[in-house]
Amino acid sequence: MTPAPIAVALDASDLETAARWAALVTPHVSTVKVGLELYMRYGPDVIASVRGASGVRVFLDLKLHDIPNTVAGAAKAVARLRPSILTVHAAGGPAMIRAAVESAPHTQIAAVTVLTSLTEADLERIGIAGPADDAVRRLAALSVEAGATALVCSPNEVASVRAEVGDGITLITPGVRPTGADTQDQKRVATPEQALADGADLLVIGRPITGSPDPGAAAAAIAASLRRAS
Ligand SMILES: O=c1ccn([C@@H]2O[C@H](COP(=O)(O)O)[C@@H](O)[C@H]2O)c(=O)[nH]1
Repeated sequence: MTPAPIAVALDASDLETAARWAALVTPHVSTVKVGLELYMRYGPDVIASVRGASGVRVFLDLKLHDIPNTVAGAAKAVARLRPSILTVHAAGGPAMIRAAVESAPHTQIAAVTVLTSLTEADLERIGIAGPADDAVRRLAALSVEAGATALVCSPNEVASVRAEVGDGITLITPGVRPTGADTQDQKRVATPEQALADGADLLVIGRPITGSPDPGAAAAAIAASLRRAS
């Protein structure tokens, strides 16, 4: 069976747990995601540990955000680990995004538009007035112009981002919660089925899977529900 288009966020505080989760979910999902917590604690070794023998795709979610020269150096440094996807913040601007794209030619650069944990009230407080959708579309367009071939947005904006950037760009949505699941710190959320129906290519799902007593079964259940819905 083809693995579901899900990246499981391995946000564990220790490497053994992350590697165990990765082994349990990889029969069911296409990708595992390494974020700041694991990478800051264990550095580059974490990639090989979670990739394991299965060779699953690894998404390195470092959300780089600095001046272009610094991001170029960081992207080049991690490119040798051959992650499938590396994130940068779209708000770093076009020159920074282009620097990442040019420094990691074998890795897909995904630009994070507006974090899924932010509400429109939060955005207003940081000086971004108006609907989240407008800011997300603006950042999406500039990121693609700068060479990003993937974008991160919430499932609430994925349909309008798809309309803005067309079919050739990979749309990745965190902020995904099965019906009835706790939304925790996520603010702009939708179900896996809705996110996929609205045009997402890859769903990032962490705690609804890793917080389950059986992460493998939780991943398999979401994958089965996506297959039924499609
Ligand atoms: O806008 C964003 C960008 C990245 N993330 C990351 O996705 C996962 C979500 O985990 P859950 O447990 O499913 O909430 C996490 O690693 C974030 O760092 C995001 O949530 N929103």
